[in-house]
Amino acid sequence: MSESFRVDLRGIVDLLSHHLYTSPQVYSRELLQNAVDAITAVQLDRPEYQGRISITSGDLTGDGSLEIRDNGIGLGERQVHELLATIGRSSKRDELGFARHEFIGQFGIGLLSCFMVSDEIRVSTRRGDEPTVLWHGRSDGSYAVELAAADRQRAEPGTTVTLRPRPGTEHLLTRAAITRLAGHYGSQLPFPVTVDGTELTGGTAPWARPEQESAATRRVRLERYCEEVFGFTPFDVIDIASAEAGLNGVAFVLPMPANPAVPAAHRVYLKQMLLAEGAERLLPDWAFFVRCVVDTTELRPTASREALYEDSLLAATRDALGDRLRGWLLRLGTGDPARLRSFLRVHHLGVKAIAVHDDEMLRLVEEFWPMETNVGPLTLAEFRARYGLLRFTPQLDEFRQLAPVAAAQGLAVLNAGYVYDSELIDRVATLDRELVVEPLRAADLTTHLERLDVADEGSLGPFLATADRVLGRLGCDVLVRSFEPSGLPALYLLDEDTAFQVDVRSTREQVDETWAAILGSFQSATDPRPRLILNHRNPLVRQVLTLGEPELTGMCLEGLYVQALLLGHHPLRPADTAVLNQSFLGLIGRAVAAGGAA
Ligand SMILES: Nc1ncnc2c1ncn2[C@@H]1O[C@H](COP(=O)(O)OP(=O)(O)OP(=O)(O)O)[C@@H](O)[C@H]1O
Repeated sequence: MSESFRVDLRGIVDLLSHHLYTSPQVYSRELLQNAVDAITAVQLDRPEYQGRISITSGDLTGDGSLEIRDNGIGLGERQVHELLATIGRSSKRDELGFARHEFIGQFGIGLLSCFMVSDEIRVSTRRGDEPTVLWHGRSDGSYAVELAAADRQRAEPGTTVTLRPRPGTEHLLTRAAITRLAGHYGSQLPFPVTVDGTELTGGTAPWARPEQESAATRRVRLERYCEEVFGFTPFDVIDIASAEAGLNGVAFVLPMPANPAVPAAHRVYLKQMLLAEGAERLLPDWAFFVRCVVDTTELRPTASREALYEDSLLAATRDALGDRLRGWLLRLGTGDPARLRSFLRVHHLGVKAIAVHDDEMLRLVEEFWPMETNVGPLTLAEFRARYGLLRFTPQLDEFRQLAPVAAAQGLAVLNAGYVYDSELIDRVATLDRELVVEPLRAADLTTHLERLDVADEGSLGPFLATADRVLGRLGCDVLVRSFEPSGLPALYLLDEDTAFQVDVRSTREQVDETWAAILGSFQSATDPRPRLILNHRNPLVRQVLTLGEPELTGMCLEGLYVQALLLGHHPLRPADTAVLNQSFLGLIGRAVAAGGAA
């Protein structure tokens, strides 16, 4: 024997109100959408048909109940039984059960949202010339249907839904509340919507382009809209469209940096009714520098209506809208480079993120984005034109360390330590095989530093012995070279590999045997050490080299070592801090003693 499921309506309404809808206020959206769909159903056969939705608020009805009346297609008696009383049954699907794109609704549950504010829903409806049908549904799951008596026959086809507020929800059905809610969801509808006789519709939609409106007036209108709705004055306003999604809209470019980690939320209208204020995934992830308002006829909402359904059409729309934004950027590059530069100052991260896999964007960045170099800000294109190659440091710390010395050697170097910069340089090189790309590492720089002549080198024996003893304890090698700027006494060179090995070594000393053994497998056999390069051209260093007194020489070396660490923004280990104190106090002691003696 087969039986039918029974449905506990209270349970379903509870489920919807707690898990699907964000607030009981959405009852107004669902009622408006049903009225809009009913009018659309008439317009499918009679496109010129003038729709109308009139709402009577709880203030005017006198008993607090709210009425929403439309002149849409209405329902006959049989349809009332079938559609209003069957949860999940909708007239808006085709024979195969697919949502028909003309309508907003599709799931057959929207009307139930009214049970969040009312224990009973009354519907009076008339289809064509059929008699008016009255339906009365209650939240306990019971309903009644009757044909209306002669004095309650509707004068024209259409539907009126009446809700009587449940105690505690009266405030959602007042004139003030329904004016705000119906205005929020329905103010852009293409036919009149009134509350207690006052029309809420009639303004120009943001995506509209009235023929008589000049470009300048439209721009002012859209800027004002953006200020009101999104809270900022846009850097630029871009029209966006996708024929496939029946989408028209406007993208507003943020005048301030946006957090790329926070998904951009857009205002989406579906057939001119507000669907969601925080719709995500409408644009590609990289387009975090715009906020959009769009109207679409083809994209589908999720059952909650607060988001767009992720399908192949949404994916294609995302690509199409992304192309529009790229086009805008490219046009800015050719038509208004100064403006593109000011855009990049704010949004370079977003654009660089695209450039990593988009050649045209890469060209824009190459040509217009000034990167940090040790000879002042230069674009990649300028750097290349001037020096014939791209020489860069991949790490910010390395750049800080090497930039001044490299500049004094006549070596220009780009700082590629910021997000995406190294990847962009790699890509430029992949696209142009002729281009020489040269990472500058700490170790490379020593080859650019001049060796001393044999006589000078020979006289340094005793000094180097002291230096090895003093700085060897700190795990650092000492070299003497001659380089510019002569004002720089010493340079501490630590490249990435050496830094890693130094880290592994010091961690091994602090952990137990098991971990020490694991870390040991990362340690290289050659045991590279950082180097302190003393500058033979520096007058003070020359004096230190010939001091001849090991204790004073040691203190000077320690002082120079710590100063070089600080200049290169290297962290000080406890041993370094101890050396700083020791040399500093020692040298003061020496100076004071010398002063006293004089
Ligand atoms: N104002 C109206 N005029 C005519 N028919 C209506 C009206 N309101 C509801 N209906 C009928 O009742 C059915 C159920 O409405 P309901 O709002 O529950 O679901 P839906 O609009 O079909 O889908 P969704 O759950 O996505 O909103 C509709 O498919 C429609 O046939």
